[in-house]
Amino acid sequence: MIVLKFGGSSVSTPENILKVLAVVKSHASVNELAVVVSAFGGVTDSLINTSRLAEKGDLAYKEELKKLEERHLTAVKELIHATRQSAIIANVKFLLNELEDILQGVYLVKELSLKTLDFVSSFGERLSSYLIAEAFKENGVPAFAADYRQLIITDRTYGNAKVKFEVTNARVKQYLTNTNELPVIPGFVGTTEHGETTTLGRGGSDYTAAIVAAALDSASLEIWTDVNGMMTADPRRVKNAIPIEELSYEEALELSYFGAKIIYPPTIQPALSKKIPIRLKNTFEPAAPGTLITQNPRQSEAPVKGIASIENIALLTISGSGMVGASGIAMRFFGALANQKVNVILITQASSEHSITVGINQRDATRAQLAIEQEFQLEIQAGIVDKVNIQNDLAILALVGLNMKNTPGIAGKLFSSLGRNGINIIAIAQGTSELNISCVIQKKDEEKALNTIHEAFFLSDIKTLHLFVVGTGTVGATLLKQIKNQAFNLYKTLAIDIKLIGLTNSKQAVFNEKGIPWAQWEEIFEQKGQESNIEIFVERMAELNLPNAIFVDCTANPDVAATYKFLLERSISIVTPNKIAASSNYHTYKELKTLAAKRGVKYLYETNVGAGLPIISTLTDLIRSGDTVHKIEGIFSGTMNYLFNTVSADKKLSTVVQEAMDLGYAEPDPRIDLSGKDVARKIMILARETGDNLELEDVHIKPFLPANCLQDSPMDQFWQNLRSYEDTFEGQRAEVESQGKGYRLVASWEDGKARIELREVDKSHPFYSVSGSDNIILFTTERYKTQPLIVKGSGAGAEVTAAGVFADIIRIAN
Ligand SMILES: NC(=O)C1=CN([C@@H]2O[C@H](COP(=O)(O)OP(=O)(O)OC[C@H]3O[C@@H](n4cnc5c(N)ncnc54)[C@H](O)[C@@H]3O)[C@@H](O)[C@H]2O)C=CC1
Ligand SMILES: N[C@@H](CC=O)C(=O)O
Repeated sequence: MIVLKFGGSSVSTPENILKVLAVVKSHASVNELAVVVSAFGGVTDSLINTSRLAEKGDLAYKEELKKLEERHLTAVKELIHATRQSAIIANVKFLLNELEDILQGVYLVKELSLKTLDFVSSFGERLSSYLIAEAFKENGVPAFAADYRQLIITDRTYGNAKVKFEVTNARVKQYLTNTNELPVIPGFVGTTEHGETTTLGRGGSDYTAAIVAAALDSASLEIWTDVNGMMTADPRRVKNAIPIEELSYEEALELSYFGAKIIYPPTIQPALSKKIPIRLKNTFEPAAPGTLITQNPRQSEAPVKGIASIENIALLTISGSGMVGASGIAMRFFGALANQKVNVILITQASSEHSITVGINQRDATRAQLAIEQEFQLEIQAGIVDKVNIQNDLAILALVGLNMKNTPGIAGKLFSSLGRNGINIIAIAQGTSELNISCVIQKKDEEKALNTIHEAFFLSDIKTLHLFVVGTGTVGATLLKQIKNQAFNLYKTLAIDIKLIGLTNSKQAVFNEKGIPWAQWEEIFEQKGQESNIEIFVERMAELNLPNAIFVDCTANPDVAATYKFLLERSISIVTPNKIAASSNYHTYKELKTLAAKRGVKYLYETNVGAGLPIISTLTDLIRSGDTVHKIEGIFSGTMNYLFNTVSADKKLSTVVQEAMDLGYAEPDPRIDLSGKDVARKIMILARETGDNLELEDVHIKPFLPANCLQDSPMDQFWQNLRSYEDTFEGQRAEVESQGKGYRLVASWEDGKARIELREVDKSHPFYSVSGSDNIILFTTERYKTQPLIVKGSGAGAEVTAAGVFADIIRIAN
């Protein structure tokens, strides 16, 4: 015998019922089957709501009843041939009239006992089993709707009745053996020995199926739902969740207990007692293998089989010196909870015995607190036990897998992956069986934690990065274009999945938690962008609370740079070409770096110096490997180098500055380049990387333009002033050129002093040949004493800068 159970989603529409029929028919011998069904999807909830309306004296209950009637009668019309309809409709109406009478009674007395609610709820399965049996008959499968009163016998705990197994097993055997027709059994419903209707708790249809399977010593129990088996995590919250092929009963029990809703936890026990294999299958994808639950599952390499979570948890702690060494404390503590029927989900106790902490459902917290404080009243009065401490709004995460036993490093990996994503662990519990490691976290972090852990344990080969890009100008737009072109290759070759979650500029922002498609980011930004500012953007980003989140600042804006601290505090990595933060006061620079290290995230700004050239990384590699830096010197400005390489008698200063802007070399405000401030920032950042606590004022700058070209004035005024000066400049430049020399803006740092000056270099000088917008940086160190280490190449421009930002992003994934 094989018992098949179909849940509410599998029988929610006539079309789905025909799929159920196909599954039944796909079995070798229909005679060897028993089918257990739930109510049509949503009907149990609807029955409960209807009862509550009637209880409140709200006549709207009649409307609800009408809808239920229509739904079932429609099913008759769609599933049954016209010739048989009237008899079946009469039977359905008979049942519905009985239901109406009861609800009328509830409405009149305005009272709804648990007993009545159980009776009302039973109609969902009674109706569905009847109609499904008739649909089977209609399609050539001899079937009958089993009478629930002949099957599962329970006590009188209405709403969650306890099964009396001895009598139930005997009845099930007697009623279901020696029948030539396929029994269609209403799940969830039971009856007392006195014939009162009870229910087995929500999800109880699975339980019914397991009880029937165990009573009949079935060869297997198949639970048919709308998902491809037990998943590695809840697929609604972890979209990369995958089905688990095989599980042991214990693993399945742990996962279902900790929230994997595909199977009702009590279902496992009857199957386990008779070693009946349970298959979890998908009615809508019957060919998918699903999950097999057995005594000795084929074990995969992975130590962790699945991750589950329970939300709305409260932690309740009792502590005090009076607990140390005192016997019977735990017994009294748990006894008080048991008396109040408070279910304890997790327990941890300090080895000093100074405190006991339990995780319980938040709705039980106050009741539990009162019960415990009453139990320990005398100790609390004497001051040797503290009042109960309650922490609300928590969630429990559980990692489950038999192979975790004796596999070192599981807890370490769990804690470090949560820590890196800024998720604080409030309590931990691990049984000696090592089947389950549980930890308590804030409820707001639950989804992020599930995704983080899932990635760490199941998708270690695929790393998902969640990008929040600020700035869609020269660098930002080029970066987005580069990622768009490379995203697929990165996924294929490096298993890095880069998702663009948020995008903003100075005017508008757009978000998509699932990822803004790379191919359409421009249209989406244009069409769906909403007015925003950096504060709103950053708040929303923090609210989303995604793992592996990276903030990419492609602006030159101080307000954006001012958000870094907030972001790092929330364990969000930062990648930026914006030099403002790293070149602001030394305290801020140091604070951000320390904060990033403390939070285990990255603050990367390689492009702050030399755009895409590996300057900062080269310097830090030298230092980390024990070298001592004596001097840094070079050409650090692409704009200025381009300018000195391009200005001529025919191409004046203002024309070339405009060109440098158009080519994407210059800062959004070109005076930052022309004044030497941009170079000052760069040399200072490098000096700081060596450990020097230089401030911007300490950098000696000798400007080459008159003050009126550099002052803070409207741009029109700037251009006018520049044009008035350009002939003078051209005269000086031509003079230098006539001596076989050229201008270069050189920055240097040595002995703790940084300076920026315009130098005239002749053709023999290595700086003379630095062409176009290139940069050259020379590091003179203890190891590179006679011949400095030189980095040279394109030092400005959208493509190279964006590539450098992109490389920093990938560095985070690695
Ligand atoms: N162009 C280059 O060769 C290099 C540039 N950089 C740096 O890259 C950064 C970006 O430069 P570009 O792309 O040339 O600038 P850009 O002026 O072309 O673009 C700046 C973007 O930032 C946005 N923005 C400004 N304020 C904002 C705010 N408060 N909130 C949100 N968005 C805001 C603007 O709307 C614009 O989309 C600058 O910090 C620059 O120093 C660094 C290395 C090389
Ligand atoms: N404006 C800068 C760009 C890079 O930082 C430059 O010209 O070098």
